[in-house]
Amino acid sequence: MVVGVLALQGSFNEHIAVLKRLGVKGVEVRKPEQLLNVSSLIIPGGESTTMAKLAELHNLFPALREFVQMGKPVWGTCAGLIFLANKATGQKTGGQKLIGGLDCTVHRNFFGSQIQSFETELPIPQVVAEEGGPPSFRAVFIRAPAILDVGPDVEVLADIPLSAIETINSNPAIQKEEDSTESGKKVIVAVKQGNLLATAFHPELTADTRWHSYFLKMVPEIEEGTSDIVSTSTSNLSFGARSIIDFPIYQ
Ligand SMILES: NC(=O)CC[C@H](N)C(=O)O
Repeated sequence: MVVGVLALQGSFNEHIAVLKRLGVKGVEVRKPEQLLNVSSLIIPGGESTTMAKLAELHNLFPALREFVQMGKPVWGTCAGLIFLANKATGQKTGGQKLIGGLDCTVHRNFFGSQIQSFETELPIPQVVAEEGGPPSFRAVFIRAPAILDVGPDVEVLADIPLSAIETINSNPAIQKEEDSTESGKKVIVAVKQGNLLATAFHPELTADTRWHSYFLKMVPEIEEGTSDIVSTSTSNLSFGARSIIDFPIYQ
């Protein structure tokens, strides 16, 4: 079995490259029938409105929803998180279609516009408990969403104190949202709910493969066949020579 990566738009190549480094085959998924050949799915970051329009065009929504409901492992990163959420706020006029399944409300552009993108050291205790490595993860937030509230079955894997964001990202919109976040002074940026994993940031753009290894452990076929997967947690490598501005501008 191979891992499918939704390849309509966004950073699907980067996800496939990380899977390859871990010895796992990632295949591009663009058509409903291709979901029959994969055991799990990664929905990359990009632009969720565009992704939704393309998914509609390719008649992917029924198959994607069925895939989620069948309990197959699905990981949404950034726009992929928005896609998986039951409810999204801050959408473009007319809204956008979501796959749903993840019991949460997500704010589409919580951290502001493209220029308010940032990197931060994010504590990830549950992932460290499974994967080892440094206590934090160099998380890349590109015009990122955040989770405003979660249902009872959702496990929070990472959050950020709003005070910390204010110092790295002086976006007045964040102050306004503070009152409406149930988590008080923190905002949620990574969650797990059964077969679903979601991160508001982009692990596929860093050298630290712990999130990919963590996800692969949710895929039974892969866990049985590749017990030798070793995550590399050289989080300082982050972008290497690249930086956020080298990546495409998402509208
Ligand atoms: N880097 C990203 O995936 C950005 C997602 C973007 N906020 C959206 O609405 O789709």
